[in-house]
Amino acid sequence: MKRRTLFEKLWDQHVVYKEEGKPDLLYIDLHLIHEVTSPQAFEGLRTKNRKVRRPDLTFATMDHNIPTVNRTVIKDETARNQISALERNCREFGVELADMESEDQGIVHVIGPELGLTLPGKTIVCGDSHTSTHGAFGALAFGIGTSEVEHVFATQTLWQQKPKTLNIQIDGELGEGVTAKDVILYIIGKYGVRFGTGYVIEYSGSVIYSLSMDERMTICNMSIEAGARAGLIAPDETTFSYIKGRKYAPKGEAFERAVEQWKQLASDERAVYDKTAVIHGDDIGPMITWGTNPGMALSVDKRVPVLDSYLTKEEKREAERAYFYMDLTPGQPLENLPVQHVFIGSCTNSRIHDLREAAAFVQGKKVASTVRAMVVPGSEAVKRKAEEEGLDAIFTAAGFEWRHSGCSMCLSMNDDAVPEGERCASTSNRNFEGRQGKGARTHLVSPIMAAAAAVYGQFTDIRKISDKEGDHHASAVSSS
Ligand SMILES: CC(C)[C@H](C(=O)O)[C@@H](O)C(=O)O
Ligand code: SF4
Repeated sequence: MKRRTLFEKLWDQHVVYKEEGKPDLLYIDLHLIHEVTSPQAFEGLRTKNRKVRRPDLTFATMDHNIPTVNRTVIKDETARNQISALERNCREFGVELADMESEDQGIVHVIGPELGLTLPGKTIVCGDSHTSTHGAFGALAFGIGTSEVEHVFATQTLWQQKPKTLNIQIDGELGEGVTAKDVILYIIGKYGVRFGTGYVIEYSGSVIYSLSMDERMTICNMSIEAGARAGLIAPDETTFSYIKGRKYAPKGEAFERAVEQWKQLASDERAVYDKTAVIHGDDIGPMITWGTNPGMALSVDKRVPVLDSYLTKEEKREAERAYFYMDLTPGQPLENLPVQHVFIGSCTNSRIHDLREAAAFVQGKKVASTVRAMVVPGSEAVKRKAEEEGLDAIFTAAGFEWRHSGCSMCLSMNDDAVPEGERCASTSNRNFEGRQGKGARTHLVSPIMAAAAAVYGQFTDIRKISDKEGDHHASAVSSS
């Protein structure tokens, strides 16, 4: 029998209709929805007098627009309308909703895994580009547009052109202070934001398999920023033990049976990918983006690149625009660049592992007087867990704001924004112009790098701090 990759197995298991020269029709096992991309889709159903075909395979949360301080005051009218539309639509169409009062509420890509809705072998879609996050479980998960949301509502299926396969193998180990966020920023920095276009990326190699689920999700989350349709990691014991006992996960014997099936999903030995890349863990440093797309990323000890290193005309133009927007000069060091805002949050880096890493660094230190820093947990469950562990106390004692969960300053659809011209160290996934507010300057970093920026008021190479402060930092990180 033909040797197949993880992706090919997932695809084959879900094709329900196939015709030469046309996209395939895929069955969808889980449809996640949020307030921003669902209203028109529901409206479409209503006009056509159709139902949600499988409300039991559909799950809703509110995350993008909602306040992270006082949940009851929503100043923005669009936000208010989208939130009340979601409540109305879920009631009318019988879809379960984690609303702002729910203990299950959180960013859609954080709660899916947390609730055990995200499972290996599933096809998962959501009207949201970072649906790629769920691929960390060996699920085929990708973002869809609003008209596709309506199609999935009505039919529980989706037309899809079969993507190609790309294996990125990360060998060796990661150095001290280097995290999953740095791995994915390194990949996008090295290969660019179009490298994955038309592909589903499978991440493999010793670095990947040594990571926790929280860290694997960080990597798959940003697959879309490399241009890919989805990201995947083969499920293993780490995956199975994460899932065991979660609210909607199979229980008892059903769980054991499921694990046996999930074990079959890994790519067959010597299965062939359309494209491959190999990188080494020790080549990766603590990363920071200097420009206005996630590919404009470098190790923090490097300097803003000079134009000569840019090949195409278009890239030159993009870089020039980025220098201007970011107020940086080619050749300028990234270390010691002052920041005024620090945001620890978003579906990339707001899970318990991220908060533990940041808190371990922050413990006993203070946020610089020139910085406004906030932690926005990815879900109410992450928030409760962090509070149980005393992380909130560490953050607030240092001068961080401690918020309710939501997308928040990742894209500033609520009240949390970076003022024009100011710089933010952000653990999110996009540094586009205006992303965190009009004229705001975003630098993407890992949670520990963000924590260090908060304390020092400037970007700092975390490896040098560990040297200065002895073993304190290294031991705090490895214990989490
Ligand atoms: C609002 C939503 C459609 C959007 C996305 O698709 O990713 C958002 O989540 C983002 O991160 O930019
Ligand atoms: S946290 Fe940011 S990237 Fe993630 S879904 Fe929300 S807005 Fe999109």
